Amino acid sequence: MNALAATSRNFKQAAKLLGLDSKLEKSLLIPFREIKVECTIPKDDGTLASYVGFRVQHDNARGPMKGGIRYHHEVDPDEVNALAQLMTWKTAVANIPYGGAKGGIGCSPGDLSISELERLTRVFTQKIHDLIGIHTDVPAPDMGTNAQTMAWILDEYSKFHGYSPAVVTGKPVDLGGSLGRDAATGRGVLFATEALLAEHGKGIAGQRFVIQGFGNVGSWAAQLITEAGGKVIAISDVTGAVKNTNGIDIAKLMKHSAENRGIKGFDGGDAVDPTSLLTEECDVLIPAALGGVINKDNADAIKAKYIIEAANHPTDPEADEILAKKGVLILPDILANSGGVTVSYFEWVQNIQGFMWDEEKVNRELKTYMTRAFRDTKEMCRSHHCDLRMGAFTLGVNRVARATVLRGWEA
Ligand SMILES: NC(=O)C1=CN([C@@H]2O[C@H](COP(=O)(O)OP(=O)(O)OC[C@H]3O[C@@H](n4cnc5c(N)ncnc54)[C@H](O)[C@@H]3O)[C@@H](O)[C@H]2O)C=CC1
Ligand SMILES: O=C(O)CCC(=O)C(=O)O
Repeated sequence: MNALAATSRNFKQAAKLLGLDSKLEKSLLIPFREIKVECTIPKDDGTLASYVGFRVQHDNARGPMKGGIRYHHEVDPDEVNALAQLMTWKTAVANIPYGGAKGGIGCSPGDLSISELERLTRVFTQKIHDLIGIHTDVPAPDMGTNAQTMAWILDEYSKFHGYSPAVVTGKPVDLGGSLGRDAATGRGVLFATEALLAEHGKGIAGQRFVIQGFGNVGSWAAQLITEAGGKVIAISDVTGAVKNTNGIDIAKLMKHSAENRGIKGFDGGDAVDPTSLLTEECDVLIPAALGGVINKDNADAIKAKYIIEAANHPTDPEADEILAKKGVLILPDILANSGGVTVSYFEWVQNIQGFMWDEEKVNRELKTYMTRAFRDTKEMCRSHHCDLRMGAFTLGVNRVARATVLRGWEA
């Protein structure tokens, strides 16, 4: 199912459970602003190349819009729209004072040189600089982008508006980035998983994990889960997949991946078919790459007892229904991966205050926010007799609806 159709379907189900007025429901669904720009850059060989960039600003009832920028060849307006909407509900679930936005450029970052990526990022920033800002819309990294991308945006934006570190988060620590932001999404995944397993009398130690994706989120999740005593038995990325039922040596895999631009060729386990990774025998499955990967075609074959959605919208609504019948518990994206945007909020607060926190404080506050978001979600599950996805959606949508009504925007 198309990402926008899937996200909107979940939203409408939550709006129904909350009994939202139909006019309010419609206004919450329609994005505040959709931006589409053409970015033309000279390539290193002197030829010109054009890319299409998007920024969808979904909602700002609770504060400045917030969300990552993705560089990927499959970026399209509907997907960016869905991801922006998810950010609105996610920041509300985390109870941080933001709305939601997302951006992307349709490109294959692995095929561009560093200087081409820099030129593309700077041209994109020139096209959108007057529509983003510290109190309007604050970008961050997502798939295919990183702290360096944020540094280029910060520098280009600052040429127009004066030095403005708080205009982006997830930037290098040397430019005012927060300690702990790099690991934050993976660390939040660990905290959320701990909270879910604890409800069933279990801990991370002794559980078998399978992870799809070994980028920022997947690699940090793998490292932190291993440190906590979990056994990561299979991992994939875009280059391949590896399995070792005794537990993969994550530090060794990190080194291999950095030196070889991916997992392929790693000798610390058996190479397996990446397409069968999601259906491997395990306790906890963590999709940490693309959207829509768990769908009606593979849901029935999934053997995990728990799915922790580190990626955004990895599970289609049809798969949700199949997995619910099988008794698989799903911790939804807008809760499970909210650690990234939560530490982005801490970074923004530090920049505005001009006062840096130590890493221990960042991680401690992150745990408090993740635990509270889990507890609030469970409370909504109890009062609306629903699963964790609807618990998180009703929590987020209700907070945004209340802010919308209080601001007098519902008419
Ligand atoms: N970076 C962040 O702070 C946050 C990221 N997310 C979500 O987490 C997911 C991953 O994001 P990042 O780790 O930041 O991206 P990244 O660009 O650092 O890493 C992406 C990983 O996915 C792998 N991948 C791509 N296509 C694949 C395929 N077909 N099969 C298996 N692996 C594949 C890549 O090889 C890479 O290892 C995305 O859905 C993103 O929206 C969610 C919240 C915050
Ligand atoms: O850190 C942020 O502001 C946003 C991260 C993001 O794009 C996401 O949570 O999906």
